[in-house]
Amino acid sequence: MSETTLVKGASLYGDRTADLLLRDGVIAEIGSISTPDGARIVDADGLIALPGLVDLHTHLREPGREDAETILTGSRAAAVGGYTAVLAMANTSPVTDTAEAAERVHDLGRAAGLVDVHPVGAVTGGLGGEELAELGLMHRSRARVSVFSDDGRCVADARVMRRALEYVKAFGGVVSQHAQDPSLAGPTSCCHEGELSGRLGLPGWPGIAEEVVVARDVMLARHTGSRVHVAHASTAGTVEVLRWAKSLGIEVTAEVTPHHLLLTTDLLAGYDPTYKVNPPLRPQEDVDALRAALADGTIDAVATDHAPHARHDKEHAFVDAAFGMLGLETALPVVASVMVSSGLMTWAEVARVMSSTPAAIAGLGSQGRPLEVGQPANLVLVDPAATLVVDRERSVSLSRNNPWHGRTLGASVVATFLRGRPTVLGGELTEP
Ligand SMILES: NC(=O)N[C@@H](CC(=O)O)C(=O)O
Repeated sequence: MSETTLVKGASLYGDRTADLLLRDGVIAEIGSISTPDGARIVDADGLIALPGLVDLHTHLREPGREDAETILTGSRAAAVGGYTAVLAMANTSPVTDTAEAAERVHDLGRAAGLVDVHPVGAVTGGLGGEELAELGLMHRSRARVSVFSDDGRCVADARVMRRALEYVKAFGGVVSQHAQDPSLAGPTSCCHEGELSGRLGLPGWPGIAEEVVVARDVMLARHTGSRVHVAHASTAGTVEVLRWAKSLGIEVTAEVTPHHLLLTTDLLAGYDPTYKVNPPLRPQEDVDALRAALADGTIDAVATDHAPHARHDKEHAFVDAAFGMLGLETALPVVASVMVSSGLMTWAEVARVMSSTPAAIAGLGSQGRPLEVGQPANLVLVDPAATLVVDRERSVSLSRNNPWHGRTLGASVVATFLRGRPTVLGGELTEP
């Protein structure tokens, strides 16, 4: 059934104001438009229209940990956050390391129908770090996997990383690396290594453990002529390596999470496991470098690393609690607060780092498209003047490990459209 919606008076990218007619899944008209018969009207006075957001880094937990999140509940969280596509990480149980596993995630995403769910394929079988997974078969499957990652673990072996880069080059894929040298930051390392980790008695996770892997990987990307993507960049040193590699024309892209743009390591002083995340929260100097790098394009994208965890995995002594925090529902408000309100970025630049560039990195042809006539009607309406006090109990995610609980953030997502169909209106899901 064809749906027609007239979005009245939206400010496109925070700039000129126009009506948008969404029909048959595309933006059919932009301008001053009189209401067609039977059309739904969405009053967008004072709202900003951006292309639907694209998240390069989401953990949806299905299959295996449906007590923390499912593809359906994670899709709901994504839609509420203004997303129209997410990349679902491979560290599920079983791991997404075969064509069948990738197709299952893809099909469950389709069935949920709220965002496009694109499975990320594992680089190595079982995330074991040794044997390459079925990269080509996953790419040729119905799921069309183009992004590969062992996220949660680093592809630490340089030979394996080299082979993976060579392999994905053949079909234009990309390897997204969780950069953590295991000999410098092991599985128990859980706090930025520095004065605070010493005082708290927590095992340190030094920035250099990330930087040495990023430096190695950009050299491997140069050597192979292939594409590497740096997941959740967290240090000023990583920014320096990226800047240098890009100046040489090496094919490297990078993402930063909303939490690494705003939260700092001193939050760990209370041992609250909500703030335990991998890579760890860093000092203010790193946060400042990440903000500047996002603003100047050295870091290409914002990705949530939405990492839901059940209470019984998170509510433990700090060293024993699971790594990860929720991100999908709050990413845009955080970026608005940190980058837009401060004057570091315009809304058009937010669209670049949260929609068009991530879509391009992942090779998603129909997402992240500009708001133009004939383009797929994937878009989000944002109220830039809203302030929102985050309440973890109001989340549509199954989990509650929300580091923003009680904080006031600027801007809120009012509506999300996936191929012209509203998934969110008035800030609420259209389907319960
Ligand atoms: N980013 C996180 O803190 N957690 C991730 C994986 C990881 O440990 O990187 C998760 O899957 O929970």
